[in-house]
Amino acid sequence: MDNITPYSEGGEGDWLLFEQRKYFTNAFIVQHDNKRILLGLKKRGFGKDKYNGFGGKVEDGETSAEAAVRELQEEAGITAALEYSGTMLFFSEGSDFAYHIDYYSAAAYQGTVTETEEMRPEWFALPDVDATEPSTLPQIPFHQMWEDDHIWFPLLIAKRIFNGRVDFRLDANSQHKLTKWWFGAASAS
Ligand SMILES: Nc1nc2c([nH]c(=O)n2[C@H]2C[C@H](O)[C@@H](COP(=O)(O)OP(=O)(O)OP(=O)(O)O)O2)c(=O)[nH]1
Repeated sequence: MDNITPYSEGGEGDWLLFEQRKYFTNAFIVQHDNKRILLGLKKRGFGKDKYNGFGGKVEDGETSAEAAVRELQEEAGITAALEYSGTMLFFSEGSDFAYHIDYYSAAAYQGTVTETEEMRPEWFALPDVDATEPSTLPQIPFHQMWEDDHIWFPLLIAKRIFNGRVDFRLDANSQHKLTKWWFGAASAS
C-alpha cells in the first residue's frame, strides 16, 4: 500500500468542547509476511459488537506502553513487543470525557491467541493489491467497526505514525455518527 494520503479531514460544524480526557490504548497485530491483521469482536461494554484492536484504560502508575501490553495479554492472551503507532482524540457527544487513545502494533507475538470474556479474536486479510489470488481470510470488516477506522487504518498498516481527532454527534435516532475529523501522518522515514 504505497498510495497513502498523509493528511485528511472532513465533516462539518464546530469541534465539540470537552473538559477532561482519559487515557486509553489500542493494539493490533499486523503481519505483512502472512498478509493478515488480528482484530477482536468486542463482546461487552463501550463499542460492543464492533471489531477493534485490543485495549482499554491506562491505569494509575503505568505508562500507556505498559497498559497496551497488559491489555493485549488480558484481552487476547498474547504478549508482543508493541511499537507506538499513533494517537487519536475521540469525543462522543454526551460523554463527560474525551478518549485519548494511543495506538500500538507489532508483527510478532508470543503465546496463543485466545478468546476472552471481552474479545473474540479473528484474523483478517491485509489489503494486497499485488495478490495473484484472493486471500482465504475475510476482508477487514469496516462496516462493523468505528466509523473513522477506515480513514486511518491505511496509516497504521503502512507504519506511518499518525495523529487525529474525531467527533461523534448524536443523530435524530440517538445514534452516534462521525461528524468531523482530521488525521495526519508524520513524514515517511
Ligand atoms: N478503533 C477505534 N477504537 C476506538 C475508537 N474510539 C474508542 O474509544 N476506541 C477504543 C479505545 C479503547 O481501546 C476502547 C474503549 O475502551 P474500552 O471500553 O475497551 O475500555 P474499558 O472502559 O472497557 O477499559 P478496560 O476495562 O478494558 O480497561 O475503544 C475509535 O473511533 N476507533
